[in-house]
Amino acid sequence: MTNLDQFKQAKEAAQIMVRLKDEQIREVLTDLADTMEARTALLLSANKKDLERMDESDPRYDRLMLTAERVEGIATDMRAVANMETPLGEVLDEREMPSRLHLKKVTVPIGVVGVIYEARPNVTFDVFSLCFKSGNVCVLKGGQDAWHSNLAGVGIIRECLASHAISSEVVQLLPPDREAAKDLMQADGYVDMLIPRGSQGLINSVREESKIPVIETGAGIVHTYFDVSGDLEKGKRVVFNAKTRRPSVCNALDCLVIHAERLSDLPEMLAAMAVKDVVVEADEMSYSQLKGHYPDQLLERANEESFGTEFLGFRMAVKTVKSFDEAIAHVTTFSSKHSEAIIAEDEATIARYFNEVDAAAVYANTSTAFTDGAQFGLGAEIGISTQKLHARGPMSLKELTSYKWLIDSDGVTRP
Ligand SMILES: NC(=O)C1=CN([C@@H]2O[C@H](COP(=O)(O)OP(=O)(O)OC[C@H]3O[C@@H](n4cnc5c(N)ncnc54)[C@H](OP(=O)(O)O)[C@@H]3O)[C@@H](O)[C@H]2O)C=CC1
Ligand SMILES: N[C@@H](CCC(=O)OP(=O)(O)O)C(=O)O
Repeated sequence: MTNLDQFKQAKEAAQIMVRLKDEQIREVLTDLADTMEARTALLLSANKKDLERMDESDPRYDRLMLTAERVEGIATDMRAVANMETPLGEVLDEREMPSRLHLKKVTVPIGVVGVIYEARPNVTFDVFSLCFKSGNVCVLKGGQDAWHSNLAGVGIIRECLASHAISSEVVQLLPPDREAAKDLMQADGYVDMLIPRGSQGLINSVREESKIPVIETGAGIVHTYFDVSGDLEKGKRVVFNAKTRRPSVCNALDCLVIHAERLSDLPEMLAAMAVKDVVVEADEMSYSQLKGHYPDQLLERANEESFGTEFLGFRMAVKTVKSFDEAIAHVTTFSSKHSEAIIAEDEATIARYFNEVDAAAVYANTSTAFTDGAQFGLGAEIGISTQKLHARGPMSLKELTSYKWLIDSDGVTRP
């Protein structure tokens, strides 16, 4: 079967999706959550084949890894999506016109949603469950590094669909190669929206080549600013979590921005980082403060590459600023508009940061690791948009819908 054949199947399958009732969708997703947990061994076995092909030192290794706990987490998110209120059929507007037209604006599925995504097995299930719940067909093009995991995952999904007498054509898995990605970008007339999840290279390629409307999910170049009014204990907890919880994900901390008047607190704030062998690329003022107080082998002088870089592993930059305004200027210059945080006790300062920092998620005294659909109570996420039109930040069911106008009358004609 060619990629085009799959696109044609997907378009035809959209008609199946619009006829499904939410009760049926809930049953399928709940059953799928149970089934994937029952098939944990199969999923882990497939994932092991992928892991064996990636060096453990690769910063993307942890992201590729499935564990029984993570399978359980995926199933939990799937049940949450299953039990959410349907995003379809919501009346956004209703009006009676002088012309005696009765109009209703109601939410409907996008139709066929294509996703090009990173080597992260949970995404296969998250994308399917969100698309299925919102009445969309999904066309998946996952990372080649996760091929065995994705193949096993889609196999389980299709097995579950068949047991509910639903065509497996509502989920399409493309070959894990760049040709499939390129074909997907050209599948206008078959695929209604394309969501690329990945590096700037992917985003640029899709932006330049896609004939399909795109929602851009960009890399995360993430800052946390420790203000002169910051609480050190909160700063220690938040900065450590944002950097080390899962350093390869897009919401992980890349650069700590610290007010010069609080530099004396820097060694204590970063002490726990040394335990995780976090390499610090420090600017001149912070380097002088850390020298002798942070392991030499983990301390480097920042260079022009240090700021505006997304560090996928246990590495971060430190920038010293002499004022709040300088902090805002630095974050504004280097942010990828994904997630930004401030550690401060002064309410007015926090309010200014919330107002002046332009990002999808802006935090006060909180770890940026929370930029996640499930953490935001959205069930799961199909990606984190770093653009502003249609969708921004963690995207879930609402962002997978469009709307149509329904108009009726008693035979009214236009004069
Ligand atoms: N905001 C968000 O929701 C997300 C952000 N990210 C960010 O992206 C960073 C990089 O992740 P990474 O896994 O390296 O992403 P990559 O961009 O390397 O890979 C993501 C997917 O895109 C494909 N791809 C990459 N470049 C191209 C291209 N030029 N043309 C066509 N397809 C392409 C890959 O295929 P192949 O497997 O063949 O390389 C893969 O399927 C992450 O660290 C994270 O910061 C990642 C995911 C989600
Ligand atoms: N919301 C996700 C991060 C988004 C995402 O998938 O990005 P990435 O892990 O870089 O592929 C999480 O909190 O793990």
